[in-house]
Amino acid sequence: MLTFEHVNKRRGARDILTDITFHARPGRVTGFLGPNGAGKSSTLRILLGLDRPTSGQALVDGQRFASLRDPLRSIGAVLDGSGAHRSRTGRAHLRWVARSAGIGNARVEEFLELVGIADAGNKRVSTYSLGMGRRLGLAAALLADPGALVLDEPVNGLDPEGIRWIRLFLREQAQAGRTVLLSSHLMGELAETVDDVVVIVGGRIVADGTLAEVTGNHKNLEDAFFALTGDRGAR
Ligand SMILES: Nc1ncnc2c1ncn2[C@@H]1O[C@H](COP(=O)(O)OP(=O)(O)OP(=O)(O)O)[C@@H](O)[C@H]1O
Repeated sequence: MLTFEHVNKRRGARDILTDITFHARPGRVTGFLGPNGAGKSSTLRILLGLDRPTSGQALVDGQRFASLRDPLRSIGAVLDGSGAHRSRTGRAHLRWVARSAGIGNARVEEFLELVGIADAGNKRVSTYSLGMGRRLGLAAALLADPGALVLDEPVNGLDPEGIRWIRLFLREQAQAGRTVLLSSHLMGELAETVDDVVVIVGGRIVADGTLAEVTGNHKNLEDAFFALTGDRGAR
C-alpha cells in the first residue's frame, strides 16, 4: 500500500503540492493523472525519497522510504529513461542491479525474457529504442520482487504496440498482487488499464476514486479529465 498524507511542497514562494492525500492499493493499478506541470513527478519523487515534503508524509507499507530496511524489495520505480548507463549492455545493467540486491544472475535471464528484450541483452543501452529502455527499466525495478511498482509516464512516446505491451504487463503485475501506481498526462491510452484514478491539477487533488466513479456521467475518462482540468488538460 502506498499512502500520501497531507503532503505539501513549497519551492521558494510557490506551492507546488497542496495537501496531497490518497492511497494506491495492492492488486490494483492506480492512475495518477494530470496535465504537464501539475505535480505528478514531484509527488512520486517524494514517495521515493528523492525529495522531501515541506510537510506531510508519503509512506510505503506504512514507512517512509528512508526507513525501509530493504527498499528494492518494497518498491520498484521507473522514472525517466531506463536508469541504465548508456554504454552498458542491458544484461550488464541488470546484473549490476541484481548484485546490489544480492540476487543471482539466473533471475536476470528470467527478467530479460519476461520483458521481451532477451535478444538485445548483449547490446548497449545506447542502441535501445525508447520502448526497449522502458522494458529494461521495468525489469530492473522488478528484479527484487517488490510489493509496489511506481512508473512516471510509462506510455509517453511509445508506439501503439509498446503502449499495449505496457498496459498488459502492468495489469499482470496488479493481478500478481502488486500495488501499481503510474502517472500520466494521457487519458485515452490508460482508461483500459487503471482500476483507480487520482487526478491532480495545479498541485491539488481534484478527483479520487474508482475508474467508474471518476468517469461519472461523462462518456469516458478522457472527457471526465478535460472537465476536471479545463483547457490545461489539453496541453
Ligand atoms: N526542482 C524544481 N525547482 C523548481 N520548480 C520545480 C522543480 N521541479 C518541479 N518544479 C515545478 O513544480 C511544478 C510541478 O512539476 P512536476 O514535474 O512535478 O509536474 P508533472 O505533473 O510531473 O509534470 P510533467 O509531466 O510536465 O513533468 C511545475 O510547475 C514545475 O515547474
